[in-house]
Amino acid sequence: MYDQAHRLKMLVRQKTTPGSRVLAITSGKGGVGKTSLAVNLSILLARRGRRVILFDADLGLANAEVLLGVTPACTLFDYLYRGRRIEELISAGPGGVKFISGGSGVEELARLDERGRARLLALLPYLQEQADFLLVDTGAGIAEGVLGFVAAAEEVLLVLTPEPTSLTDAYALLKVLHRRKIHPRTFLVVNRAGGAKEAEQTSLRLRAACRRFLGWEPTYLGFLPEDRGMVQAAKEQKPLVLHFPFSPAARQLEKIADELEGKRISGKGVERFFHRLARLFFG
Ligand SMILES: Nc1ncnc2c1ncn2[C@@H]1O[C@H](COP(=O)(O)OP(=O)(O)OP(=O)(O)O)[C@@H](O)[C@H]1O
Repeated sequence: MYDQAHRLKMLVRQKTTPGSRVLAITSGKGGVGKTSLAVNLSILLARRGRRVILFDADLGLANAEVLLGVTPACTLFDYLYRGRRIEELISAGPGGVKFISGGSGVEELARLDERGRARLLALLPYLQEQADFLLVDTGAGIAEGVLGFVAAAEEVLLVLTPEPTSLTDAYALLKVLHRRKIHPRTFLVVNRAGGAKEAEQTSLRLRAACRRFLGWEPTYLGFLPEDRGMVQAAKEQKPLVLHFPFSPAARQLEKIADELEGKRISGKGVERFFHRLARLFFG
């Protein structure tokens, strides 16, 4: 165990790409638009010249690859245990985005054997070299698999909708993180809002509850309006920002990408993400 941790430290010291950021995109409740945000944001960041890798760590359905319209040659599981190469693990998506399908490999992270750990660690230098942004599309809710990724990421985009159940579940997720003393930099994105006002009110409600009961609050980042283009684009397996770049939701996505780019952080995201994943998943 010590050897693994030591090797990891050495690896991360060898090379650190300045500016690498890891964002976990998560939600309290399922179906609120997490994957739609992850896919479209990836493309917008890539368009701005950022090297983006989108990692689908959602154990449920592999929605990100459907929305991106890519067919990965293999999943994280195949890479970890079936000897597939890094080049096979990383698929090329639209707009220059690179894509990693977690598949059942995500579940395996909690019980990796020596070989699996070594394979996971071997990914780190590649990601450090190749990614300015690693976007992790997590599952929804407070299952351990989800919390692990949220806890490991330096920044979190928490997606919610104005629906009361979504708000309650988002609060439940933040409460669990707070109890575990996990405080990543957390940004709120309100999806499927009737407009800016409704989105701000939704965010205010959640932030007020956090301030009052947790003594801490996330930052409001932006919103996406309810947009039929989103459903249409999904049906055609084309990301909204490529298919309907001037639609209302695509315009707001541009603003969210601007906001995110404006928020500079330490730039050790990938390195820290791996350190924390290693600690959380294998001690
Ligand atoms: N702003 C929007 N306007 C209209 N429809 C939307 C919007 N955002 C997402 N949708 C639709 O909502 C559905 C769920 O979106 P998505 O798959 O992104 O959610 P999710 O949170 O990733 O779901 P899961 O929890 O299953 O992973 C999709 O059909 C998507 O097209």
